[in-house]
This record gives sequence, C-alpha cells and structure tokens, in this order.
Amino acid sequence: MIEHIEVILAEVPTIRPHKLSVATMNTQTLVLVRVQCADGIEGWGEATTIGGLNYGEESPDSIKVNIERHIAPLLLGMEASAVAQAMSRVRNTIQGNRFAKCALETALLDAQARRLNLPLSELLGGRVRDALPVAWTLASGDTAKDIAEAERMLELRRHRIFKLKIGARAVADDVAHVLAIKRALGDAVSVRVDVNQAWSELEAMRGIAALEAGGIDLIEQPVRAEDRAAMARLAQRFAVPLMADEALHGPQDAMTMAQAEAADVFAVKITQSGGLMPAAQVATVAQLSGIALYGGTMLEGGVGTAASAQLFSTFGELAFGTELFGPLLLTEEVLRTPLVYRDFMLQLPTGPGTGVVVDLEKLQRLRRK
Ligand SMILES: O=C(O)C[C@H]1C=CC(=O)O1
Ligand SMILES: [Mn+2]
Repeated sequence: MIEHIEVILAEVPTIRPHKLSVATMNTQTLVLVRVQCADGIEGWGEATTIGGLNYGEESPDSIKVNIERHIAPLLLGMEASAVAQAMSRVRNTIQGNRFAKCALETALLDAQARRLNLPLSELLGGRVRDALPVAWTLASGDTAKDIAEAERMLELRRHRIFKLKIGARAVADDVAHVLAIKRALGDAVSVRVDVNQAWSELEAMRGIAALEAGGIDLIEQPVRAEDRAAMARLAQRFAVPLMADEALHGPQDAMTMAQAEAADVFAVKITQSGGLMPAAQVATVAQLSGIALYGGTMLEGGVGTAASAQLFSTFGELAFGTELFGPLLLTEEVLRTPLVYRDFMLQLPTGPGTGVVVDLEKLQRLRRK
C-alpha cells in the first residue's frame, strides 16, 4: 500500500553560471519525491526543471504544491505494486503536470523494481547497453573559457561531445562563438548547438547555413516549439540534423512531429514526456518513423539522471548519445555513491531500482527550509 508521499526541494549551487537563452542558472532546485510503502520499501523520483518558469510551465514550487495537495491524495492507500493502475488513476484525473507525474511514476517503479530485486531497466523492457555516451554543455558565456573547459573534459576522458547554448546574442556573434570553439577542438569531437527556441525562421536559416558549413553536427530546437511548420521547412532545407526538444511534450507531440516530418532527431526527456512509460512511447514513435534518438536532461540530480539512464539503456539505437551530466554541473552530491562517469560514458548502475540511494543527511543539509 502507498502510505506516504513527500516532496523535497533542495537548492544546490552550480559549479559555474550556466547560461541558456532563457535563463542563467547559478543554482539548481532539485525536486525529489519520496514514496513510502506499507511493506517498508520506498521509491524515489525526481521532477527537477530549469529556470523556474522560464523554460517550462511547471516550477519547483508548483510541482510540490500540486503533488501534495492534488495528486498524492489520489495515490495514498492504493496498492503500491500495481504501478500501472496507480498511474492510470493519476493520468485520468490530473491535467498536465508532466514533471510531477514523471517523479511519481519513477518513484513507484523504483519501489516496485526494488521489491522484485531488479534494475529498473528490466521493468522497462531490458537494457541493451551498460554504458551511455554523455555530452557536456559549454555555457559559461565566454568563448575562451568554454574552449579551456572542453579541453579539460577531453583530458579527463569524460566528454567528447559538446553542446553549446546559443540564442541570447545576435546570430552572427553566436555563429562566431560556435565556430571558434569548433576550430579549436578539431574534427575528433562532436560540436552541437541548442538554441532553446530563440530564433525566428529567418534567423534560423542564416544561422543554420553558417553552422552547417562550419561542421556543426546537430541543431537543437532553433525555433519556437509550437512552430512545427518552420521546423519541417528547416529540416527539409538543411542536411545537418535538426533535433526537437521543447516541441516534445509526450507521445502525442512525438506522433504529430513525426507526421509533419518536423525533426530528424528527438531529445527524449522523461520529465518533459510525463514519465518513463510515455518517454518510452516517444522513443517508439521515433524508431518507427526513422527519427534518430538522443537522451535528454532537465539537468536533474542523481535520481532523475539514473532513472533516465535506466530507460535510455533499453533503446535499440541511440545515434546521438545522451546529455546525462546533470549531477556533474552541481557542487553537491545527494547520492550515497555518486554515478560513475568513465571513458566518455555514464556507467549504468547495477543495483535494484534506479540503482542509486539518496543520502538523507546530505539532503537534509541542502533542503529548502
Ligand atoms: O536541453 C535543454 O534545453 C536543457 C538542458 C540540457 C542540457 C543543458 O545544458 O540544458
Ligand atoms: Mn534543449
């Protein structure tokens, strides 16, 4: 039986300012959900988002209050091991709130996998790989600093795929910044950009043409998420792959984007999709439509990152790798044992559930009072 549901907000400083076109992050607010069951088993999920309400329509505060006041009461007293039944009740009753739903579904599946003594991946169809390539985002706002940071990551053998956050400055300035980094790092590394919806279609035509000519490998969400027609025209016009991120709010969007031929690659995010099961459906739509896959993040801490990794490990193809580096952007760890990043890959945990254990003492120190 589901006995207790708690939402914990924890403020963790980032290792440096992380500059996106929609927000500059100096701290990340982790949103953690703990579900305690009558059989003594507990599960954890995460609903962390970026930049308050600058990125999406759920904030840490709204997620906490909506779970506590509106969603948890539907689940309390239900059979904990009947995860699909519990989530179907939530999905049939509650509109929107995809991040909140993701954290609850993750926590219930984590608990169930622990009950069965299986890694979560085995409840999601089974892992086909034990490690995932991980990109790093260069977003200090300074070209020379970004180059130095990338070189350190290459030396450490931690990352050889770099995503640059652009869109806040004039197109010509952003292009100069990106191509300077690409020239400095050379052909052995993959350099990609994420515009976070900042460009008009005309700006995108100029920007993408220059980036494609300069050897950039992937262009993420150049225009507004709603503007599928523009995405489709850009995907048609350029050879460099176009990736949808903010345009994907679950399986229905995946279907519509695929039918509109509005992306070459999907960034699958468990929170943005509304949970692990809907995220798996987003991936299935992509695979059936000839769209390549990328494992995305909302810069979650260890819990959400491990849960995402459990799902991404089940994808048959993962042509563009992942960006599951969230915990590495934070100054504090909330797990008892940190996730392992080695040889440019995140190593999948092997223990039951998400495979990670929250350190309650550390969390107590970081939690919002
Ligand atoms: O992809 C996004 O838009 C969000 C996020 C993922 C990596 C990063 O640096 O920001
Ligand atoms: Mn993105």
